Amino acid sequence: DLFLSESSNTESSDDAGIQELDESSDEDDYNFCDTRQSFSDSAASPDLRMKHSNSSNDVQQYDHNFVESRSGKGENECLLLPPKRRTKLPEPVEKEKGVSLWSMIKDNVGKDLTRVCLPVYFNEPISSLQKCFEDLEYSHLLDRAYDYGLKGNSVMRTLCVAAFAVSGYASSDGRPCKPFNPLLGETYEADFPENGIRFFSEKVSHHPMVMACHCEGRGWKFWGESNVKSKFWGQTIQLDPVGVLTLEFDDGEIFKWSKVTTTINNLIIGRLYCHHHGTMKISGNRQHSCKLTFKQQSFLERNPRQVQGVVEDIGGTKVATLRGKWDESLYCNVTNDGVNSSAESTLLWEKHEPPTNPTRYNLSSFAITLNELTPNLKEKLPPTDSRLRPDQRHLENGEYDKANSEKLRLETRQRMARKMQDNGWKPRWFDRDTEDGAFHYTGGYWEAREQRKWDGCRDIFGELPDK
Ligand SMILES: CC(C)CCC[C@@H](C)[C@H]1CC[C@H]2[C@@H]3CC=C4C[C@@H](O)CC[C@]4(C)[C@H]3CC[C@]12C
Repeated sequence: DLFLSESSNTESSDDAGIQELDESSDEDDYNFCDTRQSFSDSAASPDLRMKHSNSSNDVQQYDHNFVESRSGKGENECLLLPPKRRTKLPEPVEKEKGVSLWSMIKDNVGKDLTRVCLPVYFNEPISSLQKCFEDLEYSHLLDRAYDYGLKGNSVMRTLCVAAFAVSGYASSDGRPCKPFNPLLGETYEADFPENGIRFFSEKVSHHPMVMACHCEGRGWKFWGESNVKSKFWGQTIQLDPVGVLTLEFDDGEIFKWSKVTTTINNLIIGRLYCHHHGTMKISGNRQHSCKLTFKQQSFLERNPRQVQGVVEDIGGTKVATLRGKWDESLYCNVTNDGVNSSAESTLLWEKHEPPTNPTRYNLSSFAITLNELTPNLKEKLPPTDSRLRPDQRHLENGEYDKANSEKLRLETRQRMARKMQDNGWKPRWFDRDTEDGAFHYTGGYWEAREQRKWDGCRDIFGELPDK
């Protein structure tokens, strides 16, 4: 019985890996009080157009909608209502059916994971471009880092940056499905004024598969590319990320790092899980740098998923330590900042609570919002946005047969991508820097969106031109 999830599952082999959907929770309400944020400093999002949609899908538009708060000192504080985002995926239209993963991959051992075509059943309704944005769920750590730096606390700034670099892994826990491999030229935008950030990504190369992204926040910019070298060896897949992530604060401080190795285990039998291991060097251009170690998981490890780190100054003196788990929380100890040298640990970061209705994809509450398409948003998107990809949309709706046939159609179409690349195809929004070889955002996306002028954006999800 070579089904994907044999352990800890009570399902029959027919529908192995499928969890009963929790329909008990109808609670769809966003608690505005907790998420309300002061937007006095809204540099990150010049167009503060707020969307407000509820489950019945009617959309209201709020332009510069400020709500006055009369609590407190009698002063009227300016607060902005965040867009109301969905809290669960749509109910699936069809019943899911189980498929043996092993029957799909047995002929591909030793090959590149990205070249293996799997039926849509193994996909989650998120593209890899959207998955890049999942790394920014805890972007408030970068806002904090910026503030600490301004106040001259460079140690705490570095610790917050390190916590951010680890926090991106939190959502990879218990996710058994593969994100959609975007088409060449596919893009994804995420305008999250409630988090003070605006993100954009594009698939810039098909062979090798490379995605570039760019994010602007309050006091910082973050960019990089995601490109993994993968090999699978039957029971496990090893992913080695290539490429550098860069974080630049508005005051000129820059941090650079690369991601660690990820291993996906139990592909054939057992419960699928991944772990992250190796060393991550977060190097700064000013006083401090940080070295993080994601512990190698051993068979006998009682305390898995541990991360440890040290912050060093330019002379190599250890000034702070950090420890915790990438799927839970991180604590720091500042050992020598010249002012205090307390032995007490301070909480730096903690993972958000999981949603009440996780479904078999096990998306985080943040991830659930990423593929939402409101009529208001649809009007503004370029034809290349992941939200418009038909097979992914069908999967999200639980229309598996339609999803599969659309996926096949798009994959056939995608086989021309290599030819396109050889014929000099260039990404629309990123450019390869001749000096460092990295992709840089050339700008203009949000400006084009403002005018709905999508020149040079092809309808990549449509029919083949010659058919
Ligand atoms: C064969 C199928 C059904 C197995 C499912 C594989 C899932 C668990 C795999 C497929 C692609 C993988 C992702 C590919 C790339 C990255 C970037 C890396 O820096 C962190 C891990 C991360 C985010 C991986 C997490 C695990 C992942 C989502």
